[in-house]
Order: sequence, then C-alpha cells, then structure tokens
Amino acid sequence: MDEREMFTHRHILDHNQMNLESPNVKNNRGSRSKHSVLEVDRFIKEYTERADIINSIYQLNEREHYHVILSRLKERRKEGKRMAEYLNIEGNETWLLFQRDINQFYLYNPTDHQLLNELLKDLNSRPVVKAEINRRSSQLVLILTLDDGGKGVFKPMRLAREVETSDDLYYFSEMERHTSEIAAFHLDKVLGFYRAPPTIGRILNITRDIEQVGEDTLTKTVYRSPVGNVCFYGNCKNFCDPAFAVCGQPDMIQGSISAFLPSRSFHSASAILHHPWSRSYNMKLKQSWETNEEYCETSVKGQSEFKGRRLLDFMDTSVFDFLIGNMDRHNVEFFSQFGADTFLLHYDHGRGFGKSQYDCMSCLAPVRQCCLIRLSTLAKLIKLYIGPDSLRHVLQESLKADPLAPILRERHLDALDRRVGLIIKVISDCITRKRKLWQEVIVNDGVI
Ligand SMILES: Nc1ncnc2c1ncn2[C@@H]1O[C@H](COP(=O)(O)OP(=O)(O)OP(=O)(O)O)[C@@H](O)[C@H]1O
Ligand SMILES: [Mn+2]
Repeated sequence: MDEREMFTHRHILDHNQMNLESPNVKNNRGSRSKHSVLEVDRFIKEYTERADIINSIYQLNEREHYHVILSRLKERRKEGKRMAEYLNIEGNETWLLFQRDINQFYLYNPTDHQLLNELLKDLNSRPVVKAEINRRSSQLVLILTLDDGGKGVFKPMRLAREVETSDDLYYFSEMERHTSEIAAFHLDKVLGFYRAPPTIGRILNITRDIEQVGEDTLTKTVYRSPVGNVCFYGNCKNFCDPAFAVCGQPDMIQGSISAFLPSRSFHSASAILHHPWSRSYNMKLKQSWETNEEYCETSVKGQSEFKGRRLLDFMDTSVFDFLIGNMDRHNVEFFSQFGADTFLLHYDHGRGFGKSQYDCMSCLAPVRQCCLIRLSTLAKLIKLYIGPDSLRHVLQESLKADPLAPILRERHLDALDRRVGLIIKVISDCITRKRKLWQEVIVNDGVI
C-alpha cells in the first residue's frame, strides 16, 4: 500500500467509524434546536439534577443517541402473558405468529425484527383473495384477505400528501389520510409504546384486487371515469358516493394496510372503554372536560376503571394524539383476555397530520388537567428535546423504510419538534405554576 492508498483507506475507516457513532449527524441537534421553550430548559435542568434520576435508567446523557435509551428501556420491559394462551388457531403463517405473540404489555415485540418485517412484507405484497367493506368504519375502509388467510385493514389514499386540512373544518368532517395511518404506526414505535397495529403502504390494482375479488356491495360501485381511470366509492356513512370516489391511475391506487387484530375478548363490549376526554362530534356542544379544568380530579381520578396503569396509558395516548393532531379518539380498546393490567391499543389514526400549523392544545387536556405523565414517557420526550436526535429525525429515519416514502411533508415533521417542547411545558407548568409535587406528577409505575 503506498502512502496515498493508505490515506484513502484510513479516510474510509474514519468515515465509517463516525457514522457508527452518530448516524446522520446533519440537522441532528434535538427538537429544541429550532423550537426551544425557555421554561422547559429550566425544568430539564431540575430533572437532570434530581437524586432519583441520577444513576437510574432515566438519566440522560447529552451525547447518547435516542436509540440507545430506547434499547435500554426495551431490555427492562416487563413480560406478560401471551395471546397464544387464548387463541386456538392452528398454523405457522406469519400473521398467526404475530397474533399469538401479542403480549399483555405490548402489541408486538420490537426486537423480533424478523417477524415484524415479514408481517409488513406480507401485508404489502401478498395477493388479495377477498375484499370487503369494513361495516364498522364510518369512512371507506376495506378488509382485505390475503392468500395465506391473513387479513389487513386497508385505507385508500383520499388526500395528496401536500393537501392541508382547512382551518375551518371540524375534526368530524375530516377525510382520513392513509399517510397518517402509516406515520402514526412509526411514531408509536419510535416512542417505544408498541401499541399500534403494524401498518405499511400498499399499492392495489382496483380491477384485480377489488373488482375481481370484492363482495357485491363493493364491486357494484366500481366504474370507469370519463378519462378511463378505474374508480370505486363503496358503501359507508361518510364520503361513500361518486363525488368522493377513489380513482386509480389507470387502476392503481395507494393506501395503508394494517395488521388485523384478533378479537379483543370473548364478550366484545367488555374490551371497549369510553374515552373520558372524547369530543361531542357536534359544533355547538361542549363536553364537560372542555369547560371544567377540574374534570380530571372530579370525574376521572379515583374511578375504578382508571386504576392501575390505565390513567397513565391515557396520558400516553394524549401525548400521542397531540403529536399527530388527532381529535378523533372516542373509544379506546384493549385485549380483555389479559384482564385490566394491560395496554390500551392505539388504532384508527386516519385523522392525524392534517394541520401542520395548528397545535391541538385541547388534545393535551388529559395531561394538563390530571397533571400526570409516566416517567419513561417524559424521559423519552426530554431526550428528543435535548438531542442529539430530534423527533423529526428519528421519525423520518423510521419512515424511510416504508415503500411509499416520503410519507410526511417537511412542515409536519417540523410540527412534531415544536410539539415536543409544548408537551414538556405542560408538565413543567404543573410543577412550577400549579405547585404540584414532582412525584405526584411524574410517576414511575414500572411501565417503560
Ligand atoms: N387493525 C384492526 N384489526 C381488527 N379490527 C380493526 C382494526 N382496525 C379497526 N378495526 C375495527 O374496525 C372498526 C372501525 O375502525 P376504523 O379505524 O375504520 O375507524 P373509523 O372508520 O374512524 O370508525 P369510527 O367512525 O368508529 O371512528 C373499529 O372499531 C375496529 O373494531
Ligand atoms: Mn375514527
């Protein structure tokens, strides 16, 4: 090797080493680099100096990457019962392995990359043998059966990625976005919740995957547009008529497909909770939480339904809905097979990522009114805030794996960074302005 070659060789090694330590360093300085909040910086100083944080798994090192803390938490996650105990379907298909592997404390195991990747690959590419309308959806949602017997919930593209929801539109008039379903799955995963059904982008051929294998109510609505594209409008409560048809180019459409979940219980009603902060779905009516800041204290805390981990799970869901801008969470489901000590499912995210300039502060009402958050959730948010990795960065990296990437426009990614600081500010206000006790607000219930 001559000197020049050695230099080149050396140079490549250094470059790789640098990449290993800090993948994608550019624009990578934490959510606060563009959206810093004064009080939050003071609050974080207090966090880092606390005796119960120092030397705990929640201690945050400024140089450590986000995925390092996430793996640290993952390793200590509690293991619970498996769905396999309650499912008696024979077979070794990937969708069945996924359903059997559902855990009391998480929907899928993020460290089993192979199973998750195969499940997503199957959802994205296995031939469709049956297409049905999901009768429980208010908008056009299909249930697709794939050639191995697995099913997926398909939401077709209704709105282009760059179309923002008009400020004057109420949440209940919003059309669903397939990109929001995909991004929400990834966000739930990077936040370490693992409570949202695995979801991936998929391209369908309307003729082959819908018209030829669909149930009558669906295929009846397939037609050719004036320019010869194949369209369908299905049958549902909202936006299922020719004025809102889904049209292919000439027959190809894109959408999101989510893994089908097994039944939530033997008696379905017992697995559904009414969301205590649900909205009225009426422009003139307000719910009591919208006018009463004491709502959590008077009407939620202390109720038997919210014992144990449940209220803290609602706080996570509130953080999650605020980040994606979802005002449509009405009922919340869980797998009642596992009893009460189990996670709340995150699904139905078609109405997120609509307004990038609007922060839905009312989505944070549960956290603000209860003055409550899980320590692990707060630690992750603070980590994203201080960097080196910002939320937009880790989400964008994750979304690159989707075949329909890019999924989110810049302004939605930027909004995520802005919202991280706002969540921490609500918690900081509980302690500094509302004078609540640190350990009452920030709770370590062992769920990480
Ligand atoms: N991944 C899934 N696996 C199994 N069932 C599902 C899945 N996703 C949704 N469902 C079922 O379909 C119903 C409708 O879900 P969807 O996400 O389409 O909501 P929606 O159209 O917004 O309905 P709503 O008007 O109630 O909000 C849910 O209540 C649920 O029971
Ligand atoms: Mn909905």
